[in-house]
Amino acid sequence: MKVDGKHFRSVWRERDGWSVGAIDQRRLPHEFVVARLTSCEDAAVAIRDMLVRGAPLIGATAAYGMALAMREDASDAGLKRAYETLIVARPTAINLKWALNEMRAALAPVEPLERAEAAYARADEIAEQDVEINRGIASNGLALIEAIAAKKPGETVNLLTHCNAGWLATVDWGTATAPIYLAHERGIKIHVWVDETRPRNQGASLTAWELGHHGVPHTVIPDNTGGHLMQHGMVDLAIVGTDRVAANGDVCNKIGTYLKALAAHDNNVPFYVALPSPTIDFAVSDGIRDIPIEQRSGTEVTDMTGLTAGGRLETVRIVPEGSPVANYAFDVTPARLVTGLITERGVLKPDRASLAAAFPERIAAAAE
Ligand SMILES: CSC[C@@H](O)[C@@H](O)C(=O)COP(=O)(O)O
Repeated sequence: MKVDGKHFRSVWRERDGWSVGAIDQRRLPHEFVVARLTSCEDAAVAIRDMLVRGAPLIGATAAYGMALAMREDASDAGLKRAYETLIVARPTAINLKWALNEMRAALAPVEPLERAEAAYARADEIAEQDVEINRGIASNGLALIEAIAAKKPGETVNLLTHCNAGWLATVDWGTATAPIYLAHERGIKIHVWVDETRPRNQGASLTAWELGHHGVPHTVIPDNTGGHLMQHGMVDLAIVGTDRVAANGDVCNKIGTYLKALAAHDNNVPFYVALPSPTIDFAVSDGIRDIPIEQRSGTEVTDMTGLTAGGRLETVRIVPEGSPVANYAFDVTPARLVTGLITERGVLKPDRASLAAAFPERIAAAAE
């Protein structure tokens, strides 16, 4: 998608053919900085420290991390070490494990001398595949927006999204934002309510930034606003992303998603989840019981960073010294609150049978 009129992806292979470029998302929206990753350790740190974040992007970055590792040590021991270094970088987004398993399966049968080349080729494919999948999500989700637009001719379709499931969270297009960008491109009048998404503010800092750069009308709202808007008919459709979908259709996403789904349910607002198939974890049968929820540093809750009037970046404390804080990064929305799952293979019912029927090859792989 576009930044100041220029097309960017969130991660890419640099012109030198081996190092990896990525937008440093910790600096947005105030500074646009590109980081250069040159080792497996760089990739692991980029994921752990949230220089890159968002489930599909974490997966793609880990794939490039494996490729960087193969330049350093392409032996069987090197492959194992790279896998073990990257897999622990973050716990909740299943795309990390999916991408590493794909890389390991591609590299294990290859001679060590040829592994680096094979690794870059597979990592490039994983990145391209992410973009293709998101294009599929875009056209399948567009139909939902078009249906609403047809019911209110001439009026604006109001969407609500939580966190950042935009192009910055993927390689390009985004998941929740893919249908939004396509609808905008097709000239449908849309407006997006953007939840700020405390404590890291991915909505306020990232979603608002990318929608703004792409010219999509949007309004940033405090996290607690969605219910009020829904009660007053100001939201036609909610679309969120996800970090892991269980085999039963339960959806793990950024903390606060569950509350939005409850409010949507109470107000008959359709609540959709956009997901690429690598985000489905068929090995997890029950999402609420079994998806590990990342707990992050308390400083994300106690401190806030922003620009001063003088244009200086400053961090301030907003919680009394000594008050304990809790920081669960994700929650799980039960499938019963989800209207549908927008995938690259169509809009599915959020249940075991529909997921299994749409992705039979993934069921077989999970059983191996
Ligand atoms: C497309 S990823 C799903 C998102 O909605 C979301 O939860 C997310 O951005 C991931 O969280 P993050 O903690 O920023 O890595």
